Amino acid sequence: MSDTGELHLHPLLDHGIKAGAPGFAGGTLACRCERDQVTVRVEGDVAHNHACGCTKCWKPEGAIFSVVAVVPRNKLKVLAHAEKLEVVDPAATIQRHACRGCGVHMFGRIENQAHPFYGLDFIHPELFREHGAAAPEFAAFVSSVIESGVRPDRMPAIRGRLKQLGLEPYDCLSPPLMDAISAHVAKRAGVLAA
Ligand SMILES: N[C@@H](CCC(=O)N[C@@H](CS)C(=O)NCC(=O)O)C(=O)O
Ligand SMILES: [Zn+2]
Ligand SMILES: [Zn+2]
Repeated sequence: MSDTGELHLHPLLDHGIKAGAPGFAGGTLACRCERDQVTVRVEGDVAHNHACGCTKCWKPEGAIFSVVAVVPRNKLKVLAHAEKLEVVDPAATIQRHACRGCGVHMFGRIENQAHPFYGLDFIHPELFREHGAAAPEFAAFVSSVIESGVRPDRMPAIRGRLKQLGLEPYDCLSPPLMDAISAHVAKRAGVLAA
C-alpha cells in the first residue's frame, strides 16, 4: 500500500458505517475469483467487528484498514473449493486461510488451545453475500498502518476520521479485549482465581 494522499480507510467505512440487522443469521462468504469461488458458511452473526490496521489482516485494494470480526469456529464451514485455500503464514498465531486464486483471506484460525481467543475464527464480513452483519465497533492496531507505508504525519487525520465514524482508535485491541487477554493469562499463571 502506498501513501497517495487521499484517505481511503476501507469501502465499508468511507461512506459512513451501516448498522447491522438485529438477529442477522449469518450467511455465505465468497472469495473474489470469477469462477470456482471458495465459499464458507457462517451460522449466526459476527462479534467484535472492528477495523484493524495491522499488516497481516487482508485488506481490499487501496484500503488502509482491514475490517475483521470473529465467529465461533464450530459455526464456520468451508462449502466449496477448499483445495484453493492455503495458510499465508504457518508461523503466525492466526492461521489465515487465503484463496490461492484471488488472495482473499477466507478465515483465520487459532490452533493454539492455550490462546485467549482459541475457539474463535476471524473473518471479513464484507465477503458475506448477505447484508446485515453487526457493524464495526472500534479500530485496532491503528499505529500499525505506518508499517504498510502510511506517512506518520497522516495519523492525526486518520485517528480523527475514525473517531468521526464512531470507531475509537486503539494501537492494540480495545480495552475490554485487552482485559480479557490479561485475565486469561493471569488465570493460567494462577495469580487470578479461575
Ligand atoms: N505491528 C504489527 C502488528 C501485528 C499484530 O500483532 N496483529 C494482531 C492483530 S490481527 C494480531 O493479533 N496478530 C496475530 C497474528 O497475526 O497471528 C503489524 O502490523 O504487522
Ligand atoms: Zn478466490
Ligand atoms: Zn490485524
